[in-house]
Order: sequence, then structure tokens, then C-alpha cells
Amino acid sequence: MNTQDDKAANLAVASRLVEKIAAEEKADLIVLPEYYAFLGSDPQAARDSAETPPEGDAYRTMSALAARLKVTIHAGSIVEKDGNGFFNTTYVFGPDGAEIARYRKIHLFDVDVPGGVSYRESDTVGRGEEVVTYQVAGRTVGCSICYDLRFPELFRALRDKGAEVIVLPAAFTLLTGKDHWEVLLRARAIETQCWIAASAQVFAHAGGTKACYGHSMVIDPWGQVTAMVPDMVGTTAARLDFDRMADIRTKLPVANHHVL
Ligand SMILES: O=C(O)CNC(=O)[C@H](CS)NC(=O)CCC(=O)C(=O)O
Repeated sequence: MNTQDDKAANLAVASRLVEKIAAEEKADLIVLPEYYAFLGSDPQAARDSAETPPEGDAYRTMSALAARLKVTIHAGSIVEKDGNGFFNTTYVFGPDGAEIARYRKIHLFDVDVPGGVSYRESDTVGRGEEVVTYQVAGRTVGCSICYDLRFPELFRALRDKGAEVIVLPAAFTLLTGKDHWEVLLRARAIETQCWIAASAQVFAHAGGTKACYGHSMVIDPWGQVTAMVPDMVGTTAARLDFDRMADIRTKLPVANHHVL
């Protein structure tokens, strides 16, 4: 997606993309990017977009869409307001529209991007603390968001909790993404021997002050990219072969060889 600061317009685009892929594929799981409902330039605007589920337009829209299409939607992330606290939170809705998981981003992007702008995500949201998995079609899916990608210990924890698929909604920056995005995703897939589905923001946001790298992709447990959205707003799909995953895990049993 290329989310901007008009929440109603963003939700219309997100809904259209979900409907498109649901019509084209017999999907079990559809994934949206980080901050699919709102992406602005300052912390206050982000907080103004916050929702306190089950209230909120993004929450209600995605829950209703999941129920109507009878599919699980891993709804990227939104700013969540909980009491006085704010979080960068994923909500997952099952095929009846019920919330089946929520995950608060653990690692916050407080970074001076070399040659780019500075980000202080902790000015907007607090840190999540829980490692979260859920079930889809008998498979265990693990949650992560964007900057979490740089912390292999989270992915190891997800694998230890039984993850077979790991989902990563993101708004990875253009400057870091061009060199790190695919390398890190493939490394995490190789290390965990999980399928990884990464849904990204692309192009300029917030009046041109931010730019995202895009390249949403699916990676197999051997580390190969099996589906990718090129430089565009759009969708892609992949069939996840779990026999292949089991074969890789049996023949190259790294999970049994951890020493540290
Ligand atoms: O731009 C925005 O406001 C939306 N992006 C986000 O909310 C988050 C936190 S600022 N972006 C990342 O985590 C990028 C990580 C990244 O790019 C890296 O690890 O290199």
C-alpha cells in the first residue's frame, strides 16, 4: 500500500485490495502492511488516528471484511490507544470476523537513518512485551512488525512457540530497505525454517518526508522468494507447501542443534 493521512481513503484502498486478492485466490490468510489505515508525519497525528478496539473504523472495517469474505485477515497494524498508553498493534480477524490475536510491536524504530530522516517511534507508541502466535487452517502463525525484523531472537522465540508461518507487516524505509529488506527476510526464513509473509508500504508518505521501499514478498523455509510485488501498490499470493517445510526441518535440523 501507499497509505497517506486520510483514514477513510486508506481503508477504502485496503478493503479493495483485500477483496481483489480474495476474489482471485482461495486464500486462507490475507496480510496488510504496517499502518495501513493512517500514515502521517508527526506523532500527534498518529495518536489522533488511534483506536481503542472494539471501537474504531479500521477495526470494524477489517472485522466485517473478514466475516464477509470468510477469510482470516492479518490486519497490518494501527495505533492502539489503551488507557493512557499507545501501541503499534496488529489485530487478526478470523473467518467469522472475531478477533483471534493481537500483537504490540516490541522493537521501536528510534533510528537516525544514514543519509535520511530521523525516526523516534517511541515518541508515538510504547513497547509491546508479548510474543504472539495464532492458528489458521491448523497451522501456527507468528506475529512481528517492521523493525522487529532486525532482532532474530524474536523469530527464534516464535519458532520455539511452534510457528510455521511468520507474518511481518512493514513500512520499511527506502534507504534501509534497498540494502537490508530482502537479505534480512531471507535470513530469518532460513534460520527459522518458516514461511514468511511480509506486507510493505511503498513510495512517498507524509508530503514526501518519508519514503518506503515496498517489495512485499513471501519467502519459503529454504529462503527463496516465491512471490513479490514489484514497485507498485498491489497484491501477490503464494501457496505455502508445508511438506517442503517438514522436509527441510528433518534434513537440516538446526532447531535441534542450538547450543546457546
Ligand atoms: O514511516 C512511518 O511513519 C511508518 N513506519 C513505522 O511506523 C515504523 C516505525 S517509524 N517503521 C519502521 O519500523 C521501519 C524500520 C526500518 O525501516 C528499518 O529497520 O530499517
